[in-house]
Amino acid sequence: MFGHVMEDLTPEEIAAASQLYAPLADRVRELVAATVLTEVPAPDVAKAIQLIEEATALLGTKAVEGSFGVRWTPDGKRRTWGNAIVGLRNPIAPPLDIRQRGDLTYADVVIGPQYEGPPTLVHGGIIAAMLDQVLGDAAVNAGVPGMTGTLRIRYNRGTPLGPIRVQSAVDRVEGVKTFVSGQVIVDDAVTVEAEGIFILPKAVRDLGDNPPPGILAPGD
Ligand SMILES: CCCCCCCCCCCCCCCC(=O)SCCNC(=O)CCNC(=O)[C@H](O)C(C)(C)COP(=O)(O)OP(=O)(O)OC[C@H]1O[C@@H](n2cnc3c(N)ncnc32)[C@H](O)[C@@H]1OP(=O)(O)O
Repeated sequence: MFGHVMEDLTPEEIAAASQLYAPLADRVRELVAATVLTEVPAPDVAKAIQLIEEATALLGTKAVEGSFGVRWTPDGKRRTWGNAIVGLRNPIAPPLDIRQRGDLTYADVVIGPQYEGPPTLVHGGIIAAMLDQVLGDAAVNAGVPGMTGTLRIRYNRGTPLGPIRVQSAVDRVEGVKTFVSGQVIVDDAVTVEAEGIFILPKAVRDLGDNPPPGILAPGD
């Protein structure tokens, strides 16, 4: 399917790529936070701009065109490394390391200053994006995945920057629709609640009972 790329990689090759690119994304993530907060003198800012331009030019000498897409191997292992919320290669991603315990899907993450909305609080759009992903992953983990059709969010109180938990669980399944609820939790208090409807798209339904491995599998 469009955006799904099949790669015949061994687990060792995937591990090596992870070890190569995860630190790159981590360093750029630190760079973003440093860019928001720096108070160095103008010549140092100019020097930083020059170094960043050099790094960007170097990385651009060979690169994927368009977007990273979803890569998968014949054993059904899926990599969503470009994803804006969980992508291992994506410095925009907080990133969320989404785990599963029983029926609960959750991520514990520290939200840095680059995600500020109201002063000292996490931007509401960033919260919505994280909930979208974590609710979606609950549907995937339950074996009833889908694209977000509807996402309702209630912001009960501000969510401070810093450590938060984002969690979700499937409530029920009706045909091709999976109903999922979730919360953002800070210091044992729920700051945000969400409800989502995740729908297995018609294009995937049309593939029948045996879609190619990887299309519906959890990513990492
Ligand atoms: C490419 C492969 C992906 C495979 C799947 C695995 C994904 C693994 C993701 C992992 C985690 C992701 C986490 C981040 C998730 C995102 O960010 S997704 C990006 C944001 N969402 C989008 O871009 C979705 C855009 N919308 C669409 O593509 C289509 O409208 C949808 C939502 C897939 C539905 O299209 P459709 O399959 O043609 O729907 P249709 O046959 O008309 O209706 C089916 C049923 O759903 C209902 N329905 C339709 N639209 C809606 C709606 N918006 N709200 C509520 N109900 C609706 C219909 O009423 C109908 O209900 P029933 O009659 O069965 O009771």
